[in-house]
Amino acid sequence: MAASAGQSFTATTHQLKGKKNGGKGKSKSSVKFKKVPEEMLYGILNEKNIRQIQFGIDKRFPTWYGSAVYFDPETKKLGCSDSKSQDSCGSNDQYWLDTLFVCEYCFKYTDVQARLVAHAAVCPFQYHSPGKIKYKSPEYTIRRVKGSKYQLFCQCLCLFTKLYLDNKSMYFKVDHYEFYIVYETGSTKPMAFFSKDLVSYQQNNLACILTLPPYQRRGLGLLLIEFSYKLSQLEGVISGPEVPLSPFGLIGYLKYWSQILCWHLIEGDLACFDKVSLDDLSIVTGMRVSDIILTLKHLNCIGENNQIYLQSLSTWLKSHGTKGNWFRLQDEYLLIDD
Ligand SMILES: CC(=O)SCCNC(=O)CCNC(=O)[C@H](O)C(C)(C)COP(=O)(O)OP(=O)(O)OC[C@H]1O[C@@H](n2cnc3c(N)ncnc32)[C@H](O)[C@@H]1OP(=O)(O)O
Repeated sequence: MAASAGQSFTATTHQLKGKKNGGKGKSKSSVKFKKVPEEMLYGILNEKNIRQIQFGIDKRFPTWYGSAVYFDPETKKLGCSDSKSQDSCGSNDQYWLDTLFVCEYCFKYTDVQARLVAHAAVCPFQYHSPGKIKYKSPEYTIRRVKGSKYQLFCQCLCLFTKLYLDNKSMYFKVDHYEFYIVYETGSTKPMAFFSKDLVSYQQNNLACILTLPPYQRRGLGLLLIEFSYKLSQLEGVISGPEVPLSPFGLIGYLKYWSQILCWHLIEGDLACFDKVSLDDLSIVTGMRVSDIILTLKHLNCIGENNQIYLQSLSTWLKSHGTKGNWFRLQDEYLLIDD
């Protein structure tokens, strides 16, 4: 936490690790914790328990899902809260907290508006974003932030993500992940990110993706998905996202996969072939064969014996035209040297 922002601004890394067992599974730690239901350890709740987020000084938006991980499981008070500060919600109220105040630079949080205001004046990440630049176009910059180096930042980002994603478990062991975060070039406000396992036995190129609510529907999800495939193709692996996908994740991926397949089959390197196999497609796109089949079925472009109907693809393209903007990433702005 920012030392000058006051001890109670947010949970520390140590508190988060202790409370959350340092990650997944059962702890063999000698530290004793009160017994809490397992689902609480992963933040799983069936209903929303925080009504809204105040994000930075001037943005407010509702949460989508509940999460227990911000709270002490017994008192339902924010983990970092002193007992007097939290808005008391009536006992009949579903909300444990009305408004969570979150720093839009570093994702530290509090239940007291004045503390957010005080923190906003000194948050170091408003001057210097964490991590190393991996892509920089005049429009967008993507930075790689290692979980092992920026533990608290990444943990706070994961906590925040849980409020907008209910089908993934929360993991506090961020050391084994790296986070790719997109900013407007010249700005230090994170807009969207994806996490990636350092070692993925399923060869996933993306573990979890989130576009922060104020920045959704601007193409940032597709930009990051394209970037995740760029990384795995440079590693020389056929890859894809960790499953299951959320409903919005599936819509986004189907859009990206449809465009990429259309480009390769209609405009790109496979356009001159009469017959194309699923393996050919997998090699040129870096996509898994299972994702290719799912997409071609979605486009109604695949028949028995996995025959691909190019005519149907052209029809899909006419109605969902990309207006020539096939790709969002521009290779000349990539800075991937390690
Ligand atoms: C492996 C996984 O992590 S799965 C989990 C995915 N993450 C989540 O569900 C977290 C909450 N959701 C999100 O953060 C976002 O909705 C994301 C990341 C899925 C998409 O991010 P965005 O930046 O909004 O996506 P983007 O602007 O690139 O839109 C891509 C396409 O997805 C579809 N889409 C995205 N949001 C919506 C929506 N609210 N309603 C309908 N279609 C949508 C559209 O087809 C859109 O293209 P269009 O705007 O040209 O029509």
